[in-house]
Amino acid sequence: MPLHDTVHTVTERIRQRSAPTRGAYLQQLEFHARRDRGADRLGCANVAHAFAGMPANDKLRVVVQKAPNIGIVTAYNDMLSAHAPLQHYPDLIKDEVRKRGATAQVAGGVPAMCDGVTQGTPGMELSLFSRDVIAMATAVALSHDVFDGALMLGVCDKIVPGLLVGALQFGHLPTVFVPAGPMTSGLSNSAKAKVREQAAQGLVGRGELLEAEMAAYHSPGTCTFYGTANSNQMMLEAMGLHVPGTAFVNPGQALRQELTREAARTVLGDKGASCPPIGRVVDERAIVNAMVTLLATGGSTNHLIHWVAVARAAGLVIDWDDFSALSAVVPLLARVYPNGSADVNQFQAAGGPGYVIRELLDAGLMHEDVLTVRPGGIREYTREPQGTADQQLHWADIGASRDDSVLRPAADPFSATGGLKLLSGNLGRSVIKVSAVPPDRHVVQAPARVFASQGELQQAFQAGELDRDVVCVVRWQGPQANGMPELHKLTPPLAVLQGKGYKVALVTDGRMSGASGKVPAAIHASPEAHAGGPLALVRDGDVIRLDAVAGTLNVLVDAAEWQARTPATVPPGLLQDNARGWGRELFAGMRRNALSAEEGACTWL
Ligand SMILES: O=C(O)C(=O)C[C@H](O)[C@H](O)COP(=O)(O)O
Ligand code: SF4
Repeated sequence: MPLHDTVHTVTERIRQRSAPTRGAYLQQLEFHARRDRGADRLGCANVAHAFAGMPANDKLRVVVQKAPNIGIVTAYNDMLSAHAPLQHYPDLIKDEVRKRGATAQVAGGVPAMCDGVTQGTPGMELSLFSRDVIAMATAVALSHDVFDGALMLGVCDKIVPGLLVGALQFGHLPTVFVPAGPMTSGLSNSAKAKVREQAAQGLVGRGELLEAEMAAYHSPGTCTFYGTANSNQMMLEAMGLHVPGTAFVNPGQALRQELTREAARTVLGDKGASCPPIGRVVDERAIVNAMVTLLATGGSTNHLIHWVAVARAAGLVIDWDDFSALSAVVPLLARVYPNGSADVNQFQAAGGPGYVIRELLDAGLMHEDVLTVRPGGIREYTREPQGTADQQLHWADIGASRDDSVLRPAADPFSATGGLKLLSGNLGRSVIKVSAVPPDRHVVQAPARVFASQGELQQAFQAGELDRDVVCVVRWQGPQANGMPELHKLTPPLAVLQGKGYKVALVTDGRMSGASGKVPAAIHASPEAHAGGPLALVRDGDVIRLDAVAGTLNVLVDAAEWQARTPATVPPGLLQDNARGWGRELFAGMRRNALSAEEGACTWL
């Protein structure tokens, strides 16, 4: 099938608008690629320091025999269930590269925040910026500059975008991403959400709620909702930066170990062709392929921020108009919580990323002429890995969907368009994920109730002040105000109100979690209120119309009056409080430098 016109048009306009920055990026890549290898180029003292900690045989290989040396960047910690399995991956990798006469070193570690632990707490105000801390930590690790390739160990929300931004600063290196896979299914996400809503109404106590939460999040591996972490995995498959089909194989089994070893073999290029440098793999076609799979699976709205930053790190400039144009032609092929009741294990069982990529390629909605870390190109990513008794990895074709309540063909999708919509109007530009919102809630018009924090909204809910049609505006939540936290704790109270039959919506310059979804939410409003954005002009009682069908978000106030309004000021002390404690003092510079959400909230440009 020829490439869809819109996919071609969007890709071409990205290529053209990015020409200056992409050109400069590739120039730098070529400069680094032309140099001698690290052990031959650096001074003797540098080389001695670099390999002093290595076992003697490895030292001999890398210094004398000029064997390839792989840098491992790991996001292992025990806090993220998704990252706990990464602890011993470096040992597996070193063992595998040694078998191939090469060496590997842990170049460095990067921090990783669990948004599930910090959700609704002050720590969440460090979350978005932790992405750029991870990018900087990745650069610190790889700046030792003695590597011939890199392996990135990480899975979750900001960690993969941060690792990508950091790795792309060393675009001359072949680089493969290594996940650990999802935990097995426990209490379903829908059942968990129901207990939360009961708790929000005081119908169950802390004991029952804790029991439900721990039955949902119960063991090592990524959480099983299709949020930002699992959207990362889908997008890495779509960009060909994984071993094909590795994304959703559960941890703790032989196949997972073998896939980790295969990542080491892949970055060494012993698959019959050398592994291309990441800066060449990640071009405008790869970025668009990732955007397309995000839209086709109803992925996380956080990627409307993170992938802008990832693209920018490769010299590519994308924006929300690009996402919106693609969303208008990319069908919704997957129903995975919060966009359905299935979890990511059921998504994998139905056909997984390989099914999605094959359907989109065959429909002409993804670029086929792309580089991947595998010589077979993107078609290798339409298959799924099979472990065998002899530990030889084989991949199998994926036929029809094995569960059409979870995965559907492009010829018969869940909906003809992707799950994301751009909203514009007199409240600025914002985005909404409609794939998880009931159709009768795609248009909401109601009086506004304005809040300066999610805590204020929760108090109003508990006081019964929101039992009516209402558009809740939560402002002062943008990157420059308080680090743009996720406001996912608002999902249960707003879902309770919606469940009572009220027409409710959320409008905010903050973010939601990739696990949010059933309540219509216009998020990432740019410019943010703290930077002079129009949310600062909204008053209690103003009628707001959120129309996800027309793609508009407006306050229905007389234009002359709207123009004459003076912006509200931040409640005294609010942002001072937000700048103190939990290390938030250390992020003041990032808050000052952060670009808008639509510019990826980048803090380094
Ligand atoms: O996917 C994302 O963007 C997320 O940030 C998911 C967060 O980790 C949630 O906080 C975990 O989901 P809950 O257990 O509902 O709080
Ligand atoms: S998916 Fe989210 S909640 Fe789960 S481990 Fe990763 S960061 Fe934590």
